[in-house]
Amino acid sequence: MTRFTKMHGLGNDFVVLDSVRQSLELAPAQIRALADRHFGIGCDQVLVVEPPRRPGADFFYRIFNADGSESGQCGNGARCFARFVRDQGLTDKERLTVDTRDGTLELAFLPDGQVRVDMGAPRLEPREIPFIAAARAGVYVLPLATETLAIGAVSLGNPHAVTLVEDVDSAPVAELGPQVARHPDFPEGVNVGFLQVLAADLVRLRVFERGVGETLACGSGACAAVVCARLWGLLDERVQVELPGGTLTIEWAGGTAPVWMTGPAVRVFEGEIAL
Ligand SMILES: N[C@H](CCC[C@H](N)C(=O)O)C(=O)O
Repeated sequence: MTRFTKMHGLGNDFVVLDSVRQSLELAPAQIRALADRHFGIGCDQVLVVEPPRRPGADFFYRIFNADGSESGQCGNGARCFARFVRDQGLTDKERLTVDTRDGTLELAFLPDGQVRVDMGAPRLEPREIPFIAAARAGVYVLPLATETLAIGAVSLGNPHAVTLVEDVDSAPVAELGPQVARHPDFPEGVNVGFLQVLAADLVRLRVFERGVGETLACGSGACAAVVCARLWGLLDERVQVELPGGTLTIEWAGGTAPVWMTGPAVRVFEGEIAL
């Protein structure tokens, strides 16, 4: 039997596995089985915590979407990873350095129990996202089946497309999310953010996530939305991002500065399962 911890960051939920004390290698079918909300435990992503792969890092952590695909970044997952390694006694450090497949994160525990994460600098060159575009631009026009969509495109270690809407509650997330997420101009797929700007320091966001569908929150999506909207001249450096599952604080000074994300990480229950 394999122990697991069920966690969430603003309702974006995870099954977290310890591959430090036991070596785990899960096939996509096993990920899908764990993530299944009827026949398994149920989650948006499975997080696998591993020993570091280089000096200077405390851990390595892998992120698998519910469809079994692997991602290079998960913001809400990073906060839950930090809570997990502390709760499991895998570290007693106040600040952590963790590598993922596509980046390095610095995490700090705040006195109020939240976790603050240096998500690294945004990557805006199309080839880094990856996104097939003639040149880097602030706004791209993406051809869809029956319309074109104005988007921003950015990577936080995973690909994001962001589009502005008048009202997130009536945004066509279910209709356009899948079309954009699997668009041929995003060769590795893309997470799709629908952003409503309420003020220069306050936005609302819904995200259709690559490999999952719409989630209650997306940490890297919140970072991507703030980066795009700041580049459009709409936002201040520090922004409250209201997602269906709750609010994150995102800070970005611009340019090559890192994006900072602050929010909660909650442990729901622990259990054992036969993998
Ligand atoms: N679906 C994402 C991974 C999880 C990101 C999200 N849960 C977050 O909090 O950043 C992707 O395939 O890139």
